[in-house]
Amino acid sequence: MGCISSKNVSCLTDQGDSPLPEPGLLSTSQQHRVLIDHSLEASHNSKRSRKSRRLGGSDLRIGVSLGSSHRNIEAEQAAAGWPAWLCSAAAEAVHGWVPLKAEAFQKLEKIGQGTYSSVFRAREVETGKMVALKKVKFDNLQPESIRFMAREILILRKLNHPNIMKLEGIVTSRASSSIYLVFEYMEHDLAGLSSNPDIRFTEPQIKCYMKQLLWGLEHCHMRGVIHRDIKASNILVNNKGVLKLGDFGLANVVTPSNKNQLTSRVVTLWYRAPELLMGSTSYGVSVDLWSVGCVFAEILMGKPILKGRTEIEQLHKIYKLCGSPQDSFWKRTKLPHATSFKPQHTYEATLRERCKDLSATGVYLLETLLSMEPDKRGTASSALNSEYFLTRPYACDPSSLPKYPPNKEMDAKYRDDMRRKRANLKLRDSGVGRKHKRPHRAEYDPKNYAKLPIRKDTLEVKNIPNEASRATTTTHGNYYKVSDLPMTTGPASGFAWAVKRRKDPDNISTLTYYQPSSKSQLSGTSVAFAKNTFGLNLKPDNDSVWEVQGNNYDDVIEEVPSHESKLSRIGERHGSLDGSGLDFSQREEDSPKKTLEHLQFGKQSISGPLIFKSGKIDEILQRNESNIRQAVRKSHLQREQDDR
Ligand SMILES: Nc1ncnc2c1ncn2[C@@H]1O[C@H](COP(=O)(O)OP(=O)(O)OP(=O)(O)O)[C@@H](O)[C@H]1O
Repeated sequence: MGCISSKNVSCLTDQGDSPLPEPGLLSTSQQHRVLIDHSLEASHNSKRSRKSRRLGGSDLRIGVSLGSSHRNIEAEQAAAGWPAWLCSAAAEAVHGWVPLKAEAFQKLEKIGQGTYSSVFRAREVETGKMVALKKVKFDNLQPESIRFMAREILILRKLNHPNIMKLEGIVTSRASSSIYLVFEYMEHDLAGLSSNPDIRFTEPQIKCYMKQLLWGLEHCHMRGVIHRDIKASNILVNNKGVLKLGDFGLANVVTPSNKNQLTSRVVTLWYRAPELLMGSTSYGVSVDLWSVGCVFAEILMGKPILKGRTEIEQLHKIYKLCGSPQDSFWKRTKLPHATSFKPQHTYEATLRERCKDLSATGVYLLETLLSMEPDKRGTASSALNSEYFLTRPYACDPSSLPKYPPNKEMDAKYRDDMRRKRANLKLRDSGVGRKHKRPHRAEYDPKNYAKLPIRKDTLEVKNIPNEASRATTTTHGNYYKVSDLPMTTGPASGFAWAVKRRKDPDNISTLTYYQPSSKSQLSGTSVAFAKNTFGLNLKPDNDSVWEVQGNNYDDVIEEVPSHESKLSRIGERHGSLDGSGLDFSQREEDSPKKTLEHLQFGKQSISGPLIFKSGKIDEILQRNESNIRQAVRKSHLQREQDDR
C-alpha cells in the first residue's frame, strides 16, 4: 500500500506514460525511493524555499517550491486526484504521490483522539492489512492549517527508520475537506501500557523500549529533526514489540547554520524541558532528551513523574525532583523568564530516592537525561552507549515482549474516567473536577470560538492555525475546574514573584485582566505572572483565540512571541507553587462558547484590568462552572457527531 509516485508509476505498474496512475502497492524500498526522489530535493533547490529559510528559520519549509511550472504541477496534482485546496496550499507535501481512495479502506473503530485529529483503525480491503487512519479535518480549509499539516507530512517523508512511524499514504477525495494519513496500525502506546496496573515491565523490557525510542530519536536528530512533542502517548508499540515514535505535528528541522529563533511553546507540559518553561527560543535537540527522561521515569514508575498543572508548578516539580539550579546558573542565564522562576530557596534533588529500585547505571542515565542544563543531557547516541544498556540485564528482544490486549492512552483514559466516575460521583456534583488529566498538546475547539460575540474594540487576535497557535496551546494539558481554585497565594510558595504578589494586597484574591492596548495597566506583579494570569485576545469571527506574531505562514512557522502576544493566552498561567495561587484557567476543550461568554461576565466585556473581590469571585466561578460543564457536554456531543 502507499501513495505512489506519479513519476515512477509508469514503470512500476507498466502503464506506459499514463498520466493518471491508480494508487497501488509499493514495496518499502520503492516507497522509500519515491520519498527521496521527490519533494524535498525540489524544495531545497527552489527560490521560494531559500526565501522561507531566510524568513523563518528552518531548512524544511512548507511552501510551493516546485520550480517554475507551479501551475503545471498543480494541474498535474489535481489530475492525479488531489483536491485543489491541498495542491494550492501544500503542493510540496504531496508532490510525487497520488492519493489513495477511501473505498480502499474499511473504517473500523476509533482508536485515538488527538487535538487536531481522530484516529481510526481500518482494514485495507485488498490485503486485509490493518492500518491506522488519522483524520485531519480543516475548518474552512484555512491555508495555514493545511500547510501546518503539510509540514508534518514532509517531515514524515524525510524520515525512514524502523522506530519511526511510517506514513504509508494519504487518502483524500476532491470533494472532501479532510484527509486521512495512513499509518501502520500499532496496538499500543506507552501511556496506555505503562499506566495499566496489570502490566509491570521488567528491566530488560524497559531497556528494550528505551533503546528503540533512542534509536528512533537518534535518526531524527541526525537529520536535524527535533520532535518537540515526545510523550508516552506519542510512542506507539505493536504486538511484535516494535516501538515507533509518532506524531510529528510539532516537529521542526534545525541545522547548525540555522540561528533563527524557535518557539518555546512546544512539548506537552509534563514532558517540557526547563529551558522551554523559562522561555528559551534557541534550544536544540536536547529538549527531546529531557522528554525521553520523563518517559523513561514514567515507564519505570508506571505513571508520569512530573505532573504539573501550570508552568510554574511544572518547574517547581522539576526543582523538587532534580534539584534547583546552582547560583552560577542564575547568574549566567539569559533565559527570558528565568528570574520569574528563581526559587527563594534551593531544592535538593530527590530523584535517587524516588528511583530506589533502579540500578545505579539506570539512575545515572535518568539523571543525565533530566539535567537542568541542556548540554549536560548528552545525545541520543551517547544515551545508547551508556552503561545502562551495556550492563546486565541486557535489553530483551522486541519479539520476546509479551502480547498485551490493545492498550492506548485512550483506553487508559477510559479506565481512569470509569474509576473517577465511580469514586467521585459526589465530588463531581459539588463541582470538584479533574486535576491531573494527562495533558494534550492542545485542548481547544476552534469551532466553538468562532461564533463568539466578542467586541472587536476590546479584544483582538491575529491569524491563527499555525505552529505557534498549536504549540501555544500545548500548555493546556493543565487545567482546573474553576470552582476548585484556591484564591489566595499560600505561604509555602518559594518564588520571588509569588512573594511579591502577596505583598500587594490588591493581588490577593483578585483577578487581573490584561488589556492588549494598555501595557501600563498590568497589575503590580511581574509580567511573567500577569501574562499567564488572564491574557485574552479574541477576534469575533476567527477560528481561534491565540495570538501569534505574523500572519504569513513562513513568518510564523516559528513564533517568537512578543511581550504582548505572550500576554494573550487564555487558560495558561503561572499558578502558585503549592497549588494555592490564583488560577482562572480552564481546559480549552472545556471552554467553548458559553465559557467565553462568561469570561466576559455576562454582558460586561473585558476592557481593562478588572479587579474582583474574592467573595464575588466564588459566586461567579460557581456560575461559570456549571455553564462550562454544560458547554463541555455539548461540545463532546458535537465532536462525536462530527467524527461519525
Ligand atoms: N499508527 C497508529 N496506530 C494506532 N494508534 C495510533 C496510531 N497513531 C496514533 N494513534 C493513536 O491516536 C492518538 C492520537 O494520535 P496523534 O498523537 O498522532 O494525534 P494528535 O492530534 O497529534 O494528538 P496530540 O494532540 O495528543 O498530540 C495516539 O495517542 C494513539 O493512541
